[in-house]
Amino acid sequence: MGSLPNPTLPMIQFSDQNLQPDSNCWSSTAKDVVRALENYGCFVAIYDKFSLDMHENIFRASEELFDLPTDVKIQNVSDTPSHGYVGQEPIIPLYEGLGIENATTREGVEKFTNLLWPSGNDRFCEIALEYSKIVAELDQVVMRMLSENYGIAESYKALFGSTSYLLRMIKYRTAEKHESGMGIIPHTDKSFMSILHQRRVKGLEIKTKDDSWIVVDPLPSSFVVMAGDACMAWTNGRIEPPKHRVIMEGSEERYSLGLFSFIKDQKIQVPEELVDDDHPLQFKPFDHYKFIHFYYTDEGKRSTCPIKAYCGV
Ligand SMILES: O=C(O)CCC(=O)C(=O)O
Ligand SMILES: [Fe+2]
Repeated sequence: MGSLPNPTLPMIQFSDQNLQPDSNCWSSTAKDVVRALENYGCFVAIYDKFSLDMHENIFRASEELFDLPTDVKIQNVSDTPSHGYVGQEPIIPLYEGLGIENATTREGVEKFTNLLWPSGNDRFCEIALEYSKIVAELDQVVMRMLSENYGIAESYKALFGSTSYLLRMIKYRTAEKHESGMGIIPHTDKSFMSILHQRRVKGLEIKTKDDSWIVVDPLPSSFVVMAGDACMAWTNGRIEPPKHRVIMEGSEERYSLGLFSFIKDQKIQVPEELVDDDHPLQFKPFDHYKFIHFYYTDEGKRSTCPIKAYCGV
């Protein structure tokens, strides 16, 4: 008996052709995006605009960052839980992450760079800013495709002006003999959308609706575009964020990156176009950052679906 092939995620290419909003390609790609998000909560984007040079530069910059002493890295604190330095956590001992808030703005990246390298590091600053901007463009294309397809482009336009991006650089050390290889425990993201990118060492796994885990292969031009909890509320439950985890195997440490979108200074509410007799309202308007704070309370951590617990109708 032959074994079944390993399941894979839908793969969608983003090239010069389908990035033109009025082209036929744009609308067929948009349909693929919506279908993938509805079925899997995520997909693999092959992003032609992202070069191998950028891939190598950003991961070299990340290595340089993690090579700094821990007492320097822990200075990266944030008012928002998990947006600053996270490391040496007993339940995820292999994991270390550093968040750069407002990563698509020069002020955001400069503030982070100057904190970590008081005598400056222009190269890091330029590379992190370039990376965040180019990956944020992919997020904006996906969001535009999604919102046009659902007939809620106006609602997205209103949110777009309030979107802020967090770039998180992540390193997983290898597991010692007595440790499990759990790099990050199964979770859904608290973001609106997340775009994940990995170097060489695989480890990211995504749970499907039929409860199997898909391993995502690392490729220099591929990104996982994934819905977060806030997107589920905005789409009135049409798109569900997928559970995902990282399993560390082998003898090589793993570097990955996440660009996460969040909505600031404006409540997220379900557009009225997505509410009707067949789709009754499921979520009340909510503040995205207050939701993140809620998630880190005992009640938030205990709940099986934090966004429903926070603002479900
Ligand atoms: O390291 C990865 O590939 C995934 C990281 C992740 O899931 C997260 O930061 O929320
Ligand atoms: Fe995640």
